[in-house]
Amino acid sequence: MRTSMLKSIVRRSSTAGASYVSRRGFASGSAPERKVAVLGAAGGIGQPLSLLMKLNPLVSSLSLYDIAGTPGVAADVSHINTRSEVVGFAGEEQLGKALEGADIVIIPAGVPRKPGMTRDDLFNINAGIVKSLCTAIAKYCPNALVNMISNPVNSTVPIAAEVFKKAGTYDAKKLFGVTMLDVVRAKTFYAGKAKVNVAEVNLPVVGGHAGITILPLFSQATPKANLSNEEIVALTKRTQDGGTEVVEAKAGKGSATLSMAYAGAIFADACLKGLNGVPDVVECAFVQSNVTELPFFASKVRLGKNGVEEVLGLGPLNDYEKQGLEALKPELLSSIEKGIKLAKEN
Ligand SMILES: NC(=O)c1ccc[n+]([C@@H]2O[C@H](COP(=O)([O-])OP(=O)(O)OC[C@H]3O[C@@H](n4cnc5c(N)ncnc54)[C@H](O)[C@@H]3O)[C@@H](O)[C@H]2O)c1
Ligand SMILES: O=C(O)C[C@H](O)C(=O)O
Repeated sequence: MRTSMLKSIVRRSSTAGASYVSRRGFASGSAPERKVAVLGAAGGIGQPLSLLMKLNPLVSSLSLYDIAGTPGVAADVSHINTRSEVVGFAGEEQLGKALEGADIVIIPAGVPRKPGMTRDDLFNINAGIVKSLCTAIAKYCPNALVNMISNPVNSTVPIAAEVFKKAGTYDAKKLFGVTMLDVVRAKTFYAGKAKVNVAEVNLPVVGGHAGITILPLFSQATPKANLSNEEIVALTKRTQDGGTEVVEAKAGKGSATLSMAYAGAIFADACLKGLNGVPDVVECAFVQSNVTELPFFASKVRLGKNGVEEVLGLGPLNDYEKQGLEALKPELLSSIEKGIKLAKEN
């Protein structure tokens, strides 16, 4: 379904926005105006993500912000003959203009890991970046949906929530940690092992976005396959270590950028569909949650006109998944609390 979505974006975009009609449920030319802002748009994720958002016919205005380098990225992307108008903004003094009127803000701003680092090692620098960007979001587009990509997601989402609470703009329905790449990976790895068509694979990944806090629920995967316990354990571990696999392969040149851009574009597309009233849009994301005793948790979420329409439960877990769930809670809680503490202190 995901691959076909991207193909359909590309196919429709090739006719310059004229044929986005039937699958989206809008009469020709009547898709609502939607502004999407990408913060960190000149980076490794930001550039391909900006390209993919330019290909999305649901976007009418694409705002590309970074501390530097965005005029070039925006000029380049703007020549693509699709619906959206593209404007680049560089430097803090242009951040307000970049955000004004945004329906969705996607944040891939911040430093990536190098081999040997955990995502938590990025906390000190990325927490400050996320805090200042969220302060600006609260001021210039308080109603926007925020798609947080910057790591450590387990802490940056709680930081964002605290910043919005302080500003009096917090709406739990509008804040998402993007965990879509875990789902993308789990689907790919499962399809390879189960020898099923990857385009048909569906499964939830719950918890958080770091190491053992990433919990793929292969017992709920469809199409069903008869995999051994050893195979499921190996698939789980590979999904949990997927980011590290890329960091090591890139050998000091950063972390996942292309697959993340794909995952970020898929998730933003789901948010846009929800905003536009398309029914039954369900994806996994790290959100404020009552599904467990933890204040934030990734699970399936139904997206709608206001963002989160419903946080869905975990469904039936087998014993291995139940163990994984209990094992992840202390680490996830401590990352959440670390984010909240930092945001409250400063
Ligand atoms: N959620 C996920 O699944 C996931 C996946 C991959 C990477 N990430 C994270 O995404 C982040 C970005 O990764 P990348 O590979 O694109 O890094 P990158 O270094 O290539 O790009 C980051 C960009 O952010 C910009 N930036 C820095 N401070 C900024 C600020 N204050 N305002 C606006 N832009 C700012 C930089 O100028 C740069 O262009 C990292 O924290 C990484 O760990 C998350
Ligand atoms: O692993 C990283 O540091 C980047 C990202 O979180 C990923 O899962 O690829």
